[in-house]
Amino acid sequence: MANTAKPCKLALIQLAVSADKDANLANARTHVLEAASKGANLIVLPECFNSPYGTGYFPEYAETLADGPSVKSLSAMAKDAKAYLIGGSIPERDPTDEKIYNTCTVYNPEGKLIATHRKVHLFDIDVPGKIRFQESETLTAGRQLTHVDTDFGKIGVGICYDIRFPEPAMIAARQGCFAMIYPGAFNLTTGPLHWELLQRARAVDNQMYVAACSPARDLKAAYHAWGHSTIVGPAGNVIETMDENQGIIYADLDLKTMAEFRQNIPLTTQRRFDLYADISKVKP
Ligand SMILES: NC(=O)CCC(=O)C(=O)O
Repeated sequence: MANTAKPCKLALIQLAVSADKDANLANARTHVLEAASKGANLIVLPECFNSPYGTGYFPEYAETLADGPSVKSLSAMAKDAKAYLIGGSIPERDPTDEKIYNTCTVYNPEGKLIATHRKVHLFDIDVPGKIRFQESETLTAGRQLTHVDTDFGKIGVGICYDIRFPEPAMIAARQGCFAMIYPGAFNLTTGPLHWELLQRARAVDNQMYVAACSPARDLKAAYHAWGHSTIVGPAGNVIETMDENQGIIYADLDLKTMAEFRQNIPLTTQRRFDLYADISKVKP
């Protein structure tokens, strides 16, 4: 794990998202610059921040990374903020096969696009009488895990439903990431049940920082986001959280304390992979 001297101030922007893409980009910009003015140098936007969240909207709002307005705008925001920007996610159209992905783009403080993560676990659930959502109706799943090198150290990126799967976070931690960042949009059924629990679980299992950044709740929208963007520390402790409204939360991520904590309770070196090396071969 990189133990850097450069302090990392994380900001999660819980953005109010509308059906107007230009307005969403402008709102994101205002908040990114506000976070930077408060000293944040790692700034995160929510899942699907430039479009309403819904399978019917994805094809309509999808854009290519090469020449879409969102990438241009996010790159300028990162550059003007002089901060790393984990640009939430956007519906991305791949011009080679016309498939659509739920994609997070990441920028360095010079505004260069340094990583993309296409959501690898699509949100396909059916809880009778509560919520049915099938991202796979219009989206395709990504095919790789994403780790990003920054001046602070390495960071793993997932998107929302990806957090339910412990393996990517464990792989990220074992490969030296100090944080997992999840732009996400849980809902009023699964949010109260699992949103915070999953973040704390990923954090305590891997003794790493975990942050999840949601859109603000809009009860007039088709999908009601849970909100409650949250930052969790390597001991599984909630450092900062919020309600369902638009706003920003901040935390200083302290890698020295994290390293000490990992030394005190050395889970990584105590793992018994001789007993559970390849769980994919265990029949459910
Ligand atoms: N956007 C999502 O992936 C939602 C995931 C979710 O709500 C869950 O319960 O998981």
